[in-house]
Amino acid sequence: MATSMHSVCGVKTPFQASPWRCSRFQPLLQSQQRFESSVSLLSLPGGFSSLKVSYQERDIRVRCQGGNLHILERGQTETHDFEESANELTCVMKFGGSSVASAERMREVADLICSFPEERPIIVLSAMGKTTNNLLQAGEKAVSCGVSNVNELEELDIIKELHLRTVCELGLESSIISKRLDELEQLLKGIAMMKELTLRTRDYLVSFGECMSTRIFAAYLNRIGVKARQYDAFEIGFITTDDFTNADILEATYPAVAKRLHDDWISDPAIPIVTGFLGKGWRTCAVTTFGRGGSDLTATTIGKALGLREIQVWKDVDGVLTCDPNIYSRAEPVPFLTFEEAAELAYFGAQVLHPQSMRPAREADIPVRVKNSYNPKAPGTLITRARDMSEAVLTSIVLKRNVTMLDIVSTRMLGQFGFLAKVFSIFEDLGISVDVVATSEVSISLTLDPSKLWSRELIQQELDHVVEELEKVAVVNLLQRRSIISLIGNVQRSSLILEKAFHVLRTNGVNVQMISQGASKVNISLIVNDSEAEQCVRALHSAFFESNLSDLYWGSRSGNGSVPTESNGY
Ligand SMILES: Nc1ncnc2c1ncn2[C@@H]1O[C@H](COP(=O)(O)OP(=O)(O)O)[C@@H](O)[C@H]1O
Ligand SMILES: N[C@@H](CC(=O)OP(=O)(O)O)C(=O)O
Repeated sequence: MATSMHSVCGVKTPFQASPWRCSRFQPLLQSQQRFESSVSLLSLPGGFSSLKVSYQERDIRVRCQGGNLHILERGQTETHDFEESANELTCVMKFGGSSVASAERMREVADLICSFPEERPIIVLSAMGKTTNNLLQAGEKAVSCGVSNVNELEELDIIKELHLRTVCELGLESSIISKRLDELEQLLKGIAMMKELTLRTRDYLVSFGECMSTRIFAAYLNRIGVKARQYDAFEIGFITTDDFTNADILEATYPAVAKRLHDDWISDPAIPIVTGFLGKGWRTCAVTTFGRGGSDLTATTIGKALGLREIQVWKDVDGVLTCDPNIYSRAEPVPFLTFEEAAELAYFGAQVLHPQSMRPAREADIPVRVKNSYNPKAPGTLITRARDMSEAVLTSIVLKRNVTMLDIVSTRMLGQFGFLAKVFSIFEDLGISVDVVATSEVSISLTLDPSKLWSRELIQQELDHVVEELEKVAVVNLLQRRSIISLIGNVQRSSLILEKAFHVLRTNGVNVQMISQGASKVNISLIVNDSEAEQCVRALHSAFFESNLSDLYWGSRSGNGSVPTESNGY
């Protein structure tokens, strides 16, 4: 690409002196301007994470992100610095339930936001503390408690008391949430009357948590002189599938959310405070949720929509840790992760990140920082597209409990084709998601995704049905109460990881029932009994993260004498 100097946002940037045309997002262009040589790209709403433009009849992809303009052509990326407009929103900061669990925590989070004066953030909030759990429990109880007993439900009391106390302690008017609390009580009475809690009603019920926390927090920021504006995500373009309790975000969300947040910001700047976890079903127009922990996904979606410089998720731990601290308290923060590692870790059960949350960040190549709102000075974990893997062995150990495993052995002879296809078509027909798989020509061992089972409430009856179908082509052994231990790390060193892992498991008398090395190259999964799983994680953690990795090379000690130099698991 020839380079001549042209002005983008008043900053000299090397560009071709020819018209640039936007072929996508046209409806969003302000005053339908074209990409002339001097057109201000930043005058586009929202600093899109990805724009496709035509230049001299060729399609060229341009991406505005943070202070950089990326030009992507024929697989090459050129980056040109230009000044970020003082008008742009810069980052998204998501605060989870533990970060906003009380008035005191809300004050601290407000101080934290104000301690970054250089940022113009969008704030995403979860429900306060354990509110989502309390709402769900209240809903379950309402099904059978009778309409007249609804206002005595313990969980409803806890929710009311927490929110009204918080409002009072922050010096706010209770009117900002009283309408929501009344509606909540009405809804619970409706559930009691109908004696059922559908998935759709469940989503509407839990939405009260985020709707109240964001209203309280926005009102508090305004009270202390920080201009803020509350948004219900389902009103500003978060469009999803109608899979209640487990909805997927649709593409239309990105331009819609970018336009709404950007336009409001430009016409009347105020920190946007957005409900996490919630969307709107595209057919039903009803409130949907992205599954537990879904506010992380709200944050990364906003990050992608607006092409922000950084996505921050603020938790109650010092970042992503080497294992679940509830299983082993000596877990340590992992300083760097790739999107792929983080996605795998989340998918295989690390509660710290929502399983789908890495997708938008990876697609838009926006760094995600996991930080501790209780300890903001801790560096946290930085998640990016690539990292230096030269020293990396094991990054983190993840445990997924209560998994169902199936051993399926073909009743037909070796060499007959179609067995795998037949087995997987049965799962497809029954709409059941498969998790870890190990195969040979005549047998398959696999686990069924427990989160999908949970959301679809796959019960014993349905499992029996799966087995019945599979038994038409195979001998089937159903094994329940199993755990998947996922070793997330550098699978280029799988022999080393496996050697060490199996040594640890053998010394602990644990028999591995299935093993699978993911195509992703960052994950090795081992299936063990539930009853042995936590002990295994602790032993593996000690071996990989608390001892010198050169101890791993038993062979080299007694054999060739070359001891590798890695000093820790990262
Ligand atoms: N590998 C891990 N790294 C960090 N935290 C983990 C890990 N596995 C499980 N956790 C749990 O995840 C919690 C943080 O996730 P979550 O509760 O969803 O945060 P928030 O509600 O603040 O968004 C931690 O308190 C920790 O108990
Ligand atoms: N409040 C929802 C959504 C969420 O993301 O929460 P948290 O950020 O506290 O995990 C939940 O509890 O699932």
